[in-house]
Amino acid sequence: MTTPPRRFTGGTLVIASHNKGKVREIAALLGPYAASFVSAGELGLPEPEETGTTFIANAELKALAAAKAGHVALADDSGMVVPALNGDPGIYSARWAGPEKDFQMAMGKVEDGLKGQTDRSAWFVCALSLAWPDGHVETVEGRCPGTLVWPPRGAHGFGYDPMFKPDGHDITFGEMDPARKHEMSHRADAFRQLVERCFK
Ligand SMILES: O=c1nc[nH]c2c1ncn2[C@H]1C[C@H](O)[C@@H](COP(=O)(O)OP(=O)(O)OP(=O)(O)O)O1
Ligand SMILES: [Mg+2]
Repeated sequence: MTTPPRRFTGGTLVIASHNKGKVREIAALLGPYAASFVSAGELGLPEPEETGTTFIANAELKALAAAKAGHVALADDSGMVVPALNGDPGIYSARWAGPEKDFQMAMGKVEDGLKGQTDRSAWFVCALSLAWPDGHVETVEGRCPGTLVWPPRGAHGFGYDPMFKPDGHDITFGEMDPARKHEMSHRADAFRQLVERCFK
């Protein structure tokens, strides 16, 4: 017998992220399901060290750390996996941009690594974890496959979006209207699963 997933029954939801681009996307995706939310940054919650070795482990530790403040918390751990770089930057996607969060530089590092490689495929991963103050967690993982282009194109989105062209499309996430990114992104894929599990 498997236990059924725990559901979110209302109240304030904490978005356990310090990344403004992500908080904006999560708020848009979550709009219909949670009446009020507040970000970890707004609450002044500390940014836990991401010591996990998987997206799921890091999403869970961020959600559990935020839920200690007393509200259900939702964390997102995400990144871009590049097979030709042996899976990098992967869970280190934020760290590749350094303390200045310089994604021009991080994208340049990815492109340097691809020199002489023919495989320019990549995929984004998004692990979403919903944690309760009693330590219960529900976690899902979404994906979005694509190809890396150079030079980067477009000013929408955040992070590696300007160099990522999702499969089946001719424009990058950086060039794409946010509403369209939300129809096909790794974050949207994970959200669909989480909504099915915990918000219906
Ligand atoms: O849709 C995306 N479009 C472009 N780049 C993306 C996306 N999704 C994740 N990424 C890259 C950049 C981000 O900085 C990193 C996540 O790292 P990750 O540790 O999960 O987030 P973070 O440190 O920026 O904020 P926080 O941990 O407070 O939620 O992967
Ligand atoms: Mg982080």
